[in-house]
Amino acid sequence: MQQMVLGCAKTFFSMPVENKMEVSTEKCLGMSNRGYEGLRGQALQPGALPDLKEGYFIGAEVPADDPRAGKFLHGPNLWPSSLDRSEFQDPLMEYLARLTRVAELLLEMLRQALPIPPSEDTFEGFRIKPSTNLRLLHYPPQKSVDQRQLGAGAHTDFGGITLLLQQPGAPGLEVWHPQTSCWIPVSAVENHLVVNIGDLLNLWTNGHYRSAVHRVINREPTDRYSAPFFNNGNTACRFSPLDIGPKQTQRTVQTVEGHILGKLSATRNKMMDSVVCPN
Ligand SMILES: O=C(O)CCC(=O)C(=O)O
Ligand SMILES: [Fe+2]
Repeated sequence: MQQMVLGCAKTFFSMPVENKMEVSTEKCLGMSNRGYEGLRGQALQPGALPDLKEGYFIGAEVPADDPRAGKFLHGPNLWPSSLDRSEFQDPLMEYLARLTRVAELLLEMLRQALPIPPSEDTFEGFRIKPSTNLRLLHYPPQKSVDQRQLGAGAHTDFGGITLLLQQPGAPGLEVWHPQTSCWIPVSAVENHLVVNIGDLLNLWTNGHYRSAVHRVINREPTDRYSAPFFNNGNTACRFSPLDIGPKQTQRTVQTVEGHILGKLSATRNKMMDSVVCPN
């Protein structure tokens, strides 16, 4: 299945630009955050140049006539008309559904592994109808030697849990090791997923689970493809730090939507121009 997903990424990004623009994020409904974002469409690291990557986003299918359609992270997906449904749309939706279950299982394991495991319903509001997002990414070979140019600038993921599929044998992902102040390469191993904690879970567990800073630079002469899956949880869910972990607890309550929107807005012009963060 993983190879099929990466195959879909390669197929998608190899299409002529007109076919990719047919599903541009500019055409997505309201704030649904779906479709194609061109090269340099995002700048994940403040002060760096826009990321040398292009992306294509899908999420749970929310039909246009559903009252939630067009609301933040909800809406119909944009599928390229030139790609066969059985070879593109169906496998990607199946993969999204499977990873949604894996992320849910991991969240329950993480809850049980907390020092004082909070009650079983702690993450209930987060788990019901979660907003999930699968991104296909393409990093062309990077020729620039400008230090400010990266494939994906240094960042932490915004949401709950990220499950990242990398193209085997295509390096480029690095994770920051604060103790030694070093970037450590993360191997791209066949049929393995990288599990990342996002800022939301970091905040919620009061720093017990940390969101790691990571970045991508494709220094190889070949294209690199990857597919991160993000489990952001139910956007209406309210959360505040649990009374555990190393940090002094600040009981600020916020919504998943407010948290993610605030993070996303900082990296994207479109969202920044059109949205006022509710929190
Ligand atoms: O492409 C990768 O390996 C990582 C992508 C990533 O960190 C992200 O999209 O948040
Ligand atoms: Fe990331």
